[in-house]
Amino acid sequence: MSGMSTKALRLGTRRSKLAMAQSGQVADAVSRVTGRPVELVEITTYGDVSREQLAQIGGTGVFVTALRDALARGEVDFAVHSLKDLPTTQPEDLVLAAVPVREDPRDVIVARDALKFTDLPRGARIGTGSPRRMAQLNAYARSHGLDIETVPIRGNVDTRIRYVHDGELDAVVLAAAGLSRIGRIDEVTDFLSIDTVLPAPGQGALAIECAAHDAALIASLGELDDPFTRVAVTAERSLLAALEAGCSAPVGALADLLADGQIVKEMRLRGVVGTTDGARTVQLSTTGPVPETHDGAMALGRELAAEMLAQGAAGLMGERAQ
Ligand SMILES: NCc1[nH]cc(CCC(=O)O)c1CC(=O)O
Repeated sequence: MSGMSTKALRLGTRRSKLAMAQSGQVADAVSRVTGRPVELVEITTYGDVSREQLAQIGGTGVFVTALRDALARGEVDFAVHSLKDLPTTQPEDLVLAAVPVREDPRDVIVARDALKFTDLPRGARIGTGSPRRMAQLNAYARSHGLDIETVPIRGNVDTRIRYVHDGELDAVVLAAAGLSRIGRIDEVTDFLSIDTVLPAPGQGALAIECAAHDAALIASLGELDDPFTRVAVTAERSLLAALEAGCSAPVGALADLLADGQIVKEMRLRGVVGTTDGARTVQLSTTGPVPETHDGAMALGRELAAEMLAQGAAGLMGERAQ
C-alpha cells in the first residue's frame, strides 16, 4: 500500500435517520477492515425533498441517484444503500463491492394497544404506501375474514409511527430491519409471517457501492460481503427485473436456505404479485440447489418470474398506489 492508506475514506450518505444509522454502522465495519478512518459526507436526494407519493413519482431509485452521481464525480469513495431501494440495473461504472449479512427481512406492524395484525378490529385503518404490502395484507384479509382498510401514507419511519401514536391510524406496516437500525424494534407489536407478507426483494439487506475502477477499495470492502445474502438478493432482484416491475410495484420475493441441522441443503425462492385490493394474486415458489454463481442466481429468479408470468402475473402489476 502507498502512503494513501491512512487517508479517510468518504462515505456518501442521505441525511435521514435510517440512512445515517446504517451508514454509521457500515462506517465502523469498513474502518475495522481497512484500518482507515471513514468520514460521512451528507447528500440530499430527490426522494428526501419530494413531497409527492413515491409510487406516483414512478421512477425507481429516487433515493439512490444523488448518491451515485456523487460517486461517479469522485466526491465520495463509497455509498451504502438499502438494497430494496436499488434499481435492478447496475451502472457500468459502479459495483456492489459488498452485500453484508442480511437483517430480519420481515415486515412488521406497529399498532395501537399492542395489537397483532389478526386482532385488529373491524374497519381498522392500516397505513402503508407500498402496493406490495397493500396487496398482500388485503389478500390475507379477504381469505381470513378480516375487515381492514389500507391507507396510503409515506414519510420516514418516525413520521409513519407518529400516525399511530396520534390516533390517526390503527397500525402502520414497516420493515423490521429499518426499525432495528434506528433502535425502535421494541415498538413492533407483530412480526408478519413470511407466509402472510413476502418482503420486498432485497429487504433487510444493504449494498455497499463504489467506483468500478477502484480495485483496492473493492477488495477491502469485499471483506464485508456475505456470499449467501448476495446469492439470495440476486435471485430476488432477478425475479423483480424479469417481471419488469419497479421498486413501487406490488412484487414480494424472498430467497432462503433450507438446512438440515448445520448442513445447507437447498435454496427456496418465493415470489408474489397481486392487485392492491388483494382480489387477485399469483404466488409461486421454487426450491433447488443453492446457486453457485451470479448467473445461476439470476437464472433462478428469471425462471420463477417466467412461471409467474405464465400464470397471469403481468396483468396484476399495472396498478400504482394513489
Ligand atoms: N421503503 C423505504 C425503506 N427502504 C429501506 C427501509 C428499511 C428496511 C430495509 O433496509 O430493507 C425502508 C423503510 C421501510 O420499508 O419500512
